[in-house]
Amino acid sequence: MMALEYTQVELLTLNGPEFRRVSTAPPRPPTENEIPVIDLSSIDGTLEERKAIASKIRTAAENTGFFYIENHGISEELIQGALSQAKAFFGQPDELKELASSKQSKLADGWHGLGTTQINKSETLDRKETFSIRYNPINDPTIPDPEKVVADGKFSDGDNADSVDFPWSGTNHLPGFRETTVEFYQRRLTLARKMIRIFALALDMPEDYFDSVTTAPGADGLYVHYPATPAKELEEKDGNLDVGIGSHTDIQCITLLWQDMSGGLQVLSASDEWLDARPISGTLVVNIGDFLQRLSNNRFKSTVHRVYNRQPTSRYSMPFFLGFNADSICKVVPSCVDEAHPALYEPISCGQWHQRRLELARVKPIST
Ligand SMILES: O=C(O)CCC(=O)C(=O)O
Ligand SMILES: [Fe+2]
Repeated sequence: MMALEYTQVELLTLNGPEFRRVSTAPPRPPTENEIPVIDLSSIDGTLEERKAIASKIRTAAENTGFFYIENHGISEELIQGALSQAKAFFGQPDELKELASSKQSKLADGWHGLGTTQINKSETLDRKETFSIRYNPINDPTIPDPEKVVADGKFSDGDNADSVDFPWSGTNHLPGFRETTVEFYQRRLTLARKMIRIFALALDMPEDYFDSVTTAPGADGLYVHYPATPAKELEEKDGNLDVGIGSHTDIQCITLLWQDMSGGLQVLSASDEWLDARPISGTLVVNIGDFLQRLSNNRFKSTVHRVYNRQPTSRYSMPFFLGFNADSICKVVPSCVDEAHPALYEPISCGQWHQRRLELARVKPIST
């Protein structure tokens, strides 16, 4: 076997910028244990059944920090409906996408056009466009009277709030866009809350351990479009294609990702090699973000990943990021601390953490 060669990638991690050794070999398929497929069909069954799922998730979380879930309960019909809406949105001329532009959002929701992000400053601009919505109690199926919560001002970002019509006023010419986008968001919020209960079990805590910090969580639902790479460009640029999304870790707790069959998602293994997190139909990819790694005292891994779209056709993905309530102060989970493993991190709220991480990305650009 040929010896592997390595390069250095500069990354924004939990602890700030950091160099990481990365193999230059093309991504290889993962072994079954590196990115396992975990069956959720008994997630609504007995506690024992959930503990069995938690045990598999614990192993995956301590290893690569990435796994697939099957029988997750979100219907293929809804997923395909959401995908059609994503395609309809991105298929519009820019003037129409501008109507829902993040430039009009105080919270950076809505549309971010091509060439507006660079998640890793030591790589290229990200070759993607996105549409995103965040948590709003109006869309939370667990809140009995959401209109009232909003009217009472019990949930408000104060001066920072967007109008309740944003971004929908800019998409209402797309039939069914809001309804399907919100329904898909709701189903993923429900699934993500079930998953975080499994994560509590995986951390040897009671399953309701995180319930009080997920009542109004930071939770973002995205549509992502990675434009096609024409065959000619692939040939000309070959190894030097722009990234779809550069090497990064996710910021919050858990990510649920639907990806189409294009391929292109790569995950950095514990041995510093890129793994091809190939699409498996009927599954979602789940990975752990920095905040959960922090709360688990580094037991669960927030893993570096990136995307290249090398296809002559568009690639679409639909990630959902779950964090915790913005203001709830969270400390390292007690089961992850003992004399040999003192808490590595101070208590912090997920909102503060998210803010700090974004500021780090903005004010401390990584040198090229
Ligand atoms: O599009 C994908 O497959 C992954 C996207 C991703 O990693 C992200 O948005 O954080
Ligand atoms: Fe990501």
